[in-house]
Amino acid sequence: MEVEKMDENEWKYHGEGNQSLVVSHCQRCVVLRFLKSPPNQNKTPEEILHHLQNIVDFGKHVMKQFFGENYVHHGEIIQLPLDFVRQLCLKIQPERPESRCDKDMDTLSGYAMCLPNLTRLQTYRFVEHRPILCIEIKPKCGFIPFSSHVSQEIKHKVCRYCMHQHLKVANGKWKRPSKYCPLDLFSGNKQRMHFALKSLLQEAQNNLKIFKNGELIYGCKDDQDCVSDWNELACHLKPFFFPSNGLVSGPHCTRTIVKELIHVITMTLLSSTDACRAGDMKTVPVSQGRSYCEASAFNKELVRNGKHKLESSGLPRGCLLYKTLQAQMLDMLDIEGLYPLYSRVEQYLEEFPEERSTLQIDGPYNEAFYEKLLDLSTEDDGTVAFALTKVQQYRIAMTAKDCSIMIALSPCLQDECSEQRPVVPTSKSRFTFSVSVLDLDLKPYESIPHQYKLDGKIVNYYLKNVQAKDDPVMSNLFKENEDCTLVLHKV
Ligand SMILES: O=P(O)(O)O[C@@H]1[C@@H](OP(=O)(O)O)[C@H](OP(=O)(O)O)[C@H](O)[C@H](OP(=O)(O)O)[C@H]1OP(=O)(O)O
Ligand SMILES: Nc1ncnc2c1ncn2[C@@H]1O[C@H](COP(=O)(O)OP(=O)(O)OP(=O)(O)O)[C@@H](O)[C@H]1O
Repeated sequence: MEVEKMDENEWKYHGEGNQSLVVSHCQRCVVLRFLKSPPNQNKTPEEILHHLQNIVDFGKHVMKQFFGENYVHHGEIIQLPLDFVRQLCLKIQPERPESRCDKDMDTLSGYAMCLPNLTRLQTYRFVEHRPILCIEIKPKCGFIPFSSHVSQEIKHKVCRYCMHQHLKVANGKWKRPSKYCPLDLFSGNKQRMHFALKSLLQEAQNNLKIFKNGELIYGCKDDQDCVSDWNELACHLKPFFFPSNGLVSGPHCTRTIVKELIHVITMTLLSSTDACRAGDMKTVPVSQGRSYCEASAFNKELVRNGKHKLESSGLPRGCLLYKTLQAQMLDMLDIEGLYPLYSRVEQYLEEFPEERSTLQIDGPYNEAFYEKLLDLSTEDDGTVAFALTKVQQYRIAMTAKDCSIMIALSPCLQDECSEQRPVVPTSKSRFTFSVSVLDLDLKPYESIPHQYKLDGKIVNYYLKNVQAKDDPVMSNLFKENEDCTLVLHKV
C-alpha cells in the first residue's frame, strides 16, 4: 500500500467493537484496524505501536499455533499520514453506532493494523467480482466448567452465556434473551447446531452478523431491540441459494432459504481446512465436563418431550470450532481457582516489580511465550512459575472465548474443480468457502479481577432472579434473606 497516496474517500466505515474500529477499502480486499480509547485517555504513539506490535506477535507466534496457519491472519502494522487519519475519522464519525462512541478512534499515533478483508473470500488471491456472502459468529464459551474450584453447583449445570443473558437483559444491554446456547453450537451434533444457529438468526445480539459483498445486511448495528427480518434476509440470499430463481416467494420460500443457510454454516463449521502445531495438545477431553447446558431451550424441549439424553456427536478434530474449544479449555481451573494464583503473581510483583518484563506479562509474545503455555499440569507446587503459567493460559482461554469466526462463501461456477478449494453443496447450488478467526487480541493481565467480580455477579443474579423463581424452596429462602446478594467465592 502506498501510504503517501492515502485518500480517505477510498475507505469506508466497516464496524467496531469495544477495543478497535475497522474501515474497509472500497475496491481492494483490505481493512485498517485502529485502536480506540476513552476520551482524554490517549496513549502515546510509542504505547500504541507497542500494543499493536504485541497484537501482531501474539497472532503470529501464539494463536497460529493453536488455530493453524490458514485460519489466523495476523496482519501487519502500517504508519499512516496523520492528515489522512484525521480526515478518515471525521468522515466515518456519522456512521458510528452511538453505543460505541464512548471511545474515540486513535488519530494521534498514525499507526493501524492492515489486514485482509475477511468478509471477502480468502481462497482467491485477487479481488473477486463474483458475489460473496460472509457470516460472522462470536460463539462465546462452549463448555461448562469442570474445575473442582467451582463453588456454586449451578456453574456445573448452566453455561456462562445462558446465565449472563439474564443479567444483560436486566441491565438493558439487550431487550430480549437469546435462545442461543454455545454448548449446542460446539456439540458437533447437527440437530443441536441447527437449533443454535436458528436461535442466533432470531436474536443476533452481538453474536451474529451477515455481510453481502462486504456490506452488513443482517445483525445489530446499534439497537438493543433490532428486529430480525427473515423475509428481507431471504431476499438477499435467494440469488445465492436458488440462482435459477425456481423458488416462489412467501413464508415457505423464506423458511427454505434460512434452512439452506443454516445447513451451509453447519457444514463449513465442521469442515477441516487446516492443521496446526498445537493440534495434538489435549487440554481437556471434551467428555470431562457436562456436554449440555440445563438452560438451553433445546435441552428443555427434549426434557419436555420425555427425552433425557442429549446427543453430543463431538467435533471433528481439525475444524475451527474444535480448535477454539481446545483453546478455551486452557481455562482449566475456572476463574475461582485462577484468582488465588493471580494474587500470588501480584504479590510477587509487588515485591519484585522489575521482574514483570522477565515474566513476559506484557509481552513479548514470542516463541518462548508459546512454549511456556504447553505445561498443562494442574498440580500446584506453590511456585510463582506455576501460578504464572495458569494465569497466561487463562488469558489465552479468555481470548478464545471472545473471538469471532468468519465464514466467507462464494457460489461455484459450473466448471470449477472442487479439488483445489473446499466446496460445500446445497440443494440447488455449490459454494467455495473459507473460514477464519478474528479478534485474537490477548486479554490483559489486569482484567482478571474484573473477570472474578463479573463471574460472581452473573451467578448471583441467576441464582436470585432466575433459578429461585423456578424453585419455590429457593425462592422463599431468598425472600427470607433479602439482603443476601453476594455469592461468596472460596479463596
Ligand atoms: O465478559 P463478556 O463475556 O461480557 O465479554 C465481553 C464482550 O461482551 P459480550 O458478552 O460478548 O456481549 C464485549 O463485547 P461488546 O463490546 O459488548 O460487544 C467485549 O468483547 C469484551 O472484550 P474487551 O474487554 O473489550 O476486550 C468482552 O469482555 P472479556 O472477553 O474481556 O470478558
Ligand atoms: N480483518 C477483518 N475483515 C473484515 N472485517 C473485520 C476484520 N476485522 C474486524 N472486522 C469487523 O470489525 C468488527 C470489530 O472488530 P473486532 O472484533 O476486532 O473489534 P474489537 O473491538 O476487538 O472487538 P471486541 O468488542 O470483541 O473487543 C468485527 O466484528 C468485524 O465485523
